[in-house]
Amino acid sequence: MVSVTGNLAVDSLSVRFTLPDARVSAVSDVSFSVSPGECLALVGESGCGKSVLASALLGFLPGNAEVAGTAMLGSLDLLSASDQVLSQQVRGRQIGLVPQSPAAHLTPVRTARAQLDEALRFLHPASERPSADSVAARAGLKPADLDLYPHQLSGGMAQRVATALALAGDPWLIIADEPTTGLDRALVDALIDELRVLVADGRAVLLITHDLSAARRVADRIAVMYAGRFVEVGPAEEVLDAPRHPYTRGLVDSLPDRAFTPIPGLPPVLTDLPPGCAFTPRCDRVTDECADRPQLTRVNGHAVACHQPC
Ligand SMILES: Nc1ncnc2c1ncn2[C@@H]1O[C@H](COP(=O)(O)OP(=O)(O)OP(=O)(O)O)[C@@H](O)[C@H]1O
Ligand code: NI
Repeated sequence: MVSVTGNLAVDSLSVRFTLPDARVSAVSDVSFSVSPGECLALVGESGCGKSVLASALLGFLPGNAEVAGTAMLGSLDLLSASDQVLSQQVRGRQIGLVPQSPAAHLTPVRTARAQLDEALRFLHPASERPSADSVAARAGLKPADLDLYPHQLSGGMAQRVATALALAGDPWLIIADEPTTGLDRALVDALIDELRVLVADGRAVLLITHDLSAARRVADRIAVMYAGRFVEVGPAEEVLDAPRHPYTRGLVDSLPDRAFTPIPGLPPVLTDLPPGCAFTPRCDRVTDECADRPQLTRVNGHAVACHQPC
């Protein structure tokens, strides 16, 4: 087991972007916590705010973003912490990020080993520094793999190098943003096993994914996000086997091994959200009540924001 001390408690997190002619409500009033030894999966269609949420926690938002709420890592609020504190105390050391499109985050002219060595030098004093090979092994890489340049890495290998970089500082929380995208089935299986080992070791994983079957295989809990809000949160099996929000039911029914019926319509534009439930235009259970936004209401650890839950 790794020695972990963390706990992340996010309360009422909202992120807005100001554009010259509009405001984008990318994340609205999101609350959750993650503890060592558990995996929380964040699922939802493209553009619902998953990556923005991850960026907010690590202070990676652009200058036109406005953030509200708190994200407490112990006694430190990540949302108000300075870039210096985030860089010296949080990024890589407490929270490791495996970014969406990892290949784009690797420096093209340097080998994977050079990049991992640099991260290890930054994150550990010489006397306590693990070897690059040992960190790479935890991400499923062989020593020879580290001697490749980014353009020589397949999608799966780039994913593993990004995972090794995220693990370099021995963080207790790993945020993996769409890690299964573009991987074939065998690589997805291997990645899932690696994520499970991280959780079994006592780390926490925040898994951001479109892939409900991957979420089912690793996550303890699932949070379903729609138009920047959490609409359902609960134990993974309950959320997937007995979804209560019509949107979650739609996601489950669109899986190839289920009804294979896509949800009609498209997600809303986040500049122009209705005051009531944002899923109304795509929902088959709408009533007059839906003009008022439903609160996320918890019953026995399973929360849903819907006036007419399934
Ligand atoms: N810098 C920015 N300025 C304005 N809008 C932004 C900015 N960054 C992201 N957005 C918008 O915020 C919304 C959420 O984006 P985000 O990348 O979090 O989606 P996502 O759920 O991660 O989607 P995907 O599954 O495609 O990765 C989108 O509508 C996106 O266009
Ligand atoms: Ni994303």
